[in-house]
Parts: sequence; C-alpha cells; structure tokens
Amino acid sequence: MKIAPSILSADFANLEKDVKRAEAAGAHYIHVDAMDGQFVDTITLGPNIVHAIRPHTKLPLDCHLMVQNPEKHISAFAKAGADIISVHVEATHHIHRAIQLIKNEKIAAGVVINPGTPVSTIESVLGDVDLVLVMTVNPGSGGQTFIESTLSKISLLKELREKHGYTYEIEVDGGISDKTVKRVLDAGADVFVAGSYLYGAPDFQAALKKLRDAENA
Ligand SMILES: O=C(CO)[C@@H](O)[C@H](O)COP(=O)(O)O
Repeated sequence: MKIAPSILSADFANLEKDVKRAEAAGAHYIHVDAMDGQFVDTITLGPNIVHAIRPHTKLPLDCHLMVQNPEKHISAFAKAGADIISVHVEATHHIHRAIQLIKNEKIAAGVVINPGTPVSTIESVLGDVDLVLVMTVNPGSGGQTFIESTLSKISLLKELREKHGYTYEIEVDGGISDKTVKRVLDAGADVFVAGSYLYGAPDFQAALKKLRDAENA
C-alpha cells in the first residue's frame, strides 16, 4: 500500500516543513488538492504552490484537480512540477481529451469519481489511465466522515483491472484513518490519501505507521 498525505490539512505557513515531515515519515506521494470555488465551493492550492514545494521533496506530487473544465489548467500544473494529475469525470464534457492532455505532458494521468458517481461513467477510459481516484467523501474539505457505500466501487475497479489487464492504481481520498483503512485495503485500494488524520496527529510518523500496519492486520 502507498500513503499520500494531503497537504490540505498541513500548516500553510510552514508547507516546506510539512512536506518534508511527510517524506521523512515514509510517505509515497504528496497529495495536492486544487479547488477553484466552482466545482467545489472552496478555493485552495494552485500551480504556484506546486512550484513552491517542488524543490523541497523528491516524492511524486499527486495533484487532484477539483476544478471545472480541468483541461484549461493541466499545462500549468505540469509545468509547475506535477507528477500525477487527476481530473474529475463530473467536471468536464471531455474526459478522454483531458486525459490525453495529461499524457501529452509525459506525466501520469488519473480520473476521479465522486461518491455519487458510478464506475460505469469512466469505463471507457480505464485502459488509458494510470490512476483511478475514488472519492470516499464529497470533495470540498478535509475532516469528513468516510462514506461506506464507496467500498463496492473500489472492489469493482479491482475486478475490472484484473479482468481486462488494466494497470491503474486505485486511490482513495476522504475519511481515511486507522479506523477505516483496513476495510478500504480489503476492498482493493492501493493508495491512501490522508489529511486530517496525519496532520492532526500528535506524532505524524506513528500515525502513518498505523495506516501501514493494516497490511499485516
Ligand atoms: O480532496 C479532499 C477533500 O476534497 C481530500 O484530499 C481531503 O484533504 C482529505 O481529507 P481527510 O478526510 O483525510 O481529512
């Protein structure tokens, strides 16, 4: 399993420190939540933040675009140093084109589905993507409660990957903690985004280890 701390819950006045803290604790990706105030109500991190943290970590920057018409922003995130860009199927009429634009940047491409969106909406691009992000809360903020009904979508994506020989990683995002991680791992997820659980913990490293312990539980 891989762990991707979400810097949405980091200390924005000390982002360098919080990114390095994640890397030192054994994280695999740094998850960057970009929100535009349209696709979701909140406005958060943009390409300038990706550019600012890029020199401070060797970890892949995993950029989750919660923005309307993400096609317009892919090039800016890629130039800023993104290694993975994921776009919501609900945010564009042109999901295939958006994924091709990401691949043209020679970086990894992901597609994202909200808790209320079925896997069938992305079936036609599953052979094209490197990552499928299943939102396990509704996007917009950290610290929400994990939505149990998303588990069956994770299992279905695992089944489809096996059946068709696809190669995507299954990432989950929202409400991941030591209380939920095992069920999500058993359902078939590979990459676990965690924000408030890690950055809110008294000991970041111990909290991250607790997540990884689910593999041996
Ligand atoms: O994309 C989002 C929220 O929209 C997430 O990445 C959150 O940052 C996850 O936060 P926690 O639920 O882990 O606190």
